[in-house]
Amino acid sequence: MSALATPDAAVGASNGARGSFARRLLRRPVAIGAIAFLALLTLACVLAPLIAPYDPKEQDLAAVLSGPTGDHLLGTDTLGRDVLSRLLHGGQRSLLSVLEGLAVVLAIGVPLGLLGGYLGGRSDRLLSRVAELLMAIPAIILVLVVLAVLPHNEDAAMVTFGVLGAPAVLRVVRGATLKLREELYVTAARVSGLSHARIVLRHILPRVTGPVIVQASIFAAYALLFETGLAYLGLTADPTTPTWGGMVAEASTVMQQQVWLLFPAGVLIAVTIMAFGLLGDAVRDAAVATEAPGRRRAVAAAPAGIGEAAAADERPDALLRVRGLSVVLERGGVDVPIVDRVSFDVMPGETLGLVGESGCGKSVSALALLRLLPSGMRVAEGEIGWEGEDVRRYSDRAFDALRGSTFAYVSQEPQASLDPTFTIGSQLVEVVRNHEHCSRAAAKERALELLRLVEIPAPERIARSHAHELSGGMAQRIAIALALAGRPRLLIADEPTTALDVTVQAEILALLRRLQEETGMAIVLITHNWGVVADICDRTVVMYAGQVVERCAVQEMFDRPLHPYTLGLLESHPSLATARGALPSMAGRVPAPGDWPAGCRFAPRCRYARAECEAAPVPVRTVEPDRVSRCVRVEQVFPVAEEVGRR
Ligand SMILES: Nc1ncnc2c1ncn2[C@@H]1O[C@H](COP(=O)(O)OP(=O)(O)OP(=O)(O)O)[C@@H](O)[C@H]1O
Repeated sequence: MSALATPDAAVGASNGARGSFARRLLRRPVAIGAIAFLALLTLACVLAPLIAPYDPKEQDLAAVLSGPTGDHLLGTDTLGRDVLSRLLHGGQRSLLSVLEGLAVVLAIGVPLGLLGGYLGGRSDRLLSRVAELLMAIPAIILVLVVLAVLPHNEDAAMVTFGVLGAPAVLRVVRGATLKLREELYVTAARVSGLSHARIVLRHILPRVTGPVIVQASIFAAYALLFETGLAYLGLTADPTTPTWGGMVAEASTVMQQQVWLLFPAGVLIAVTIMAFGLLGDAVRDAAVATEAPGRRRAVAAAPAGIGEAAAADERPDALLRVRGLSVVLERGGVDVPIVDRVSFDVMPGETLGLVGESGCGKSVSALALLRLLPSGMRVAEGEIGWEGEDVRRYSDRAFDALRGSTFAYVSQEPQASLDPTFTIGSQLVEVVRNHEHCSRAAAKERALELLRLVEIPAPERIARSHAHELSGGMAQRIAIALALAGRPRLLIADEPTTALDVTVQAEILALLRRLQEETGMAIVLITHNWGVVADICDRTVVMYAGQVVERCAVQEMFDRPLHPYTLGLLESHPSLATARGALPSMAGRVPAPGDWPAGCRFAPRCRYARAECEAAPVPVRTVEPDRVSRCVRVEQVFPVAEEVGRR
């Protein structure tokens, strides 16, 4: 049963995007064989009272141990009872026991696995510890204790076996859920304001059905083996009641006289166990073939550093006011700083660009604003003010109500942020209904209106398609339409054009600009691209190694950068490359969290660095009205900055 080794491979089994999982499963002869065999067996056992040729307890002492004959197709046993009839009747109890065990395993393992994987943190750790504890208990010992207290009570034995089997399912479901909850479409669903229960039921549960079926078939095989073992030992039924295990036990006592008697029950048990195993394998294989596209957010390692105070370029009417926001990653009991006292304001209708190289903390800052930090990360300190209120004080429930309706989010991977299982129309309708509590017909109308708003041609046709049928630009428009469904006042867009070609980039930027003019929403735009900053942003926050190093109006920054890092970024941008020389690039790389230098974090890469830069942490300074820089030598850097500005 190779399924046992890799149940995770079945995650995504129900993704509809690349053809139906069921269709793929039924294209496999092994799957058809296993399903047909198990279905026929179940039917035959259920109908045993009607189709069995004899009463299973009817004895014919004149025809004991007869072997197969015309009257007794599978022969008779030591008391002349018909083996076929006993197999059919005995199967009822065996299959019922498997069902009982399965019901318990699934009822405990699936919800708790979903809960642990989705919630993470303390609840997850607690559930994992309990699961480990249960897995350490030897099933046979506990079941024997139960049978000692409740003699011959097979129901109690199988329920106990199910409870002890549940942790295996719990762990598989938890593992699959942990991965799925990092998928962008789950993040997108949360940002759209969908409730946790709805996200789990609609966007996660359908995808864990693959691993669950694999685990269930493995468990069924073990449960049957276990049940027949108990019956073989005579622990679960009185000797006259037909059971498969009891039949094997009886056959083993007369092996010398009639070896045939071992075969009917023995072969049936073996084939049934094999059918469960093959079904699990086929489900896993079909799921792997079905798995829909969907990239996961890259996760990177991060060790420790320091924090320090933010300067104030206060803007009293700010819509969003972030002050001293710090995010840490808990690793091995130690809090590693990832974002270090970041501060900025966003005015109504303004577009703020968060700029910096990869790994500077832009996305983590944005996710912290949305309370969507990856597991292990948390906001350690700081204020997130929305229209004068500190939303960090909001309960999760109150904050959930803001997401989607007040804050919306668009990621750089639009395709991954759309659920591959559902049509575009159904996803839009779901989000619209969640916000507007309207009828399905009204939500459909609004969904089409949103598609028109983001300039989707043939909205009715696109509403019927799935994410994988869309181009990157089209998918990004849909992601924006989803974000707009709750009429947000702030849109956080994380590199919304990175994955798109230049023409489509320009179209998406034009769309964002138009939507902003029409709706008046503010935008926080995360980008590496100075062209995008110049095109759409009003102000810029430049980040380096978790800190803000410069904050100012866009035009001022292009004209006169006031931090050597900003200067370096501008100099290494392709549009500033001279015709003669190769593209200048900044030497070195962003230090990982934990490797942050004690003084200026940019100093090791800075051509203007002096001993004073590395002596102590550098605070941000207000260097001009409405302008801050984190450089102790800013006055010396000025003239160079002016030269770059004039180029
Ligand atoms: N899930 C995670 N677990 C651990 N570390 C993470 C995780 N996500 C991000 N980090 C780390 O946090 C730091 C900041 O990452 P972040 O994604 O915010 O950078 P960024 O400036 O947005 O870069 P990019 O443009 O590549 O997204 C990086 O060092 C990154 O390795």
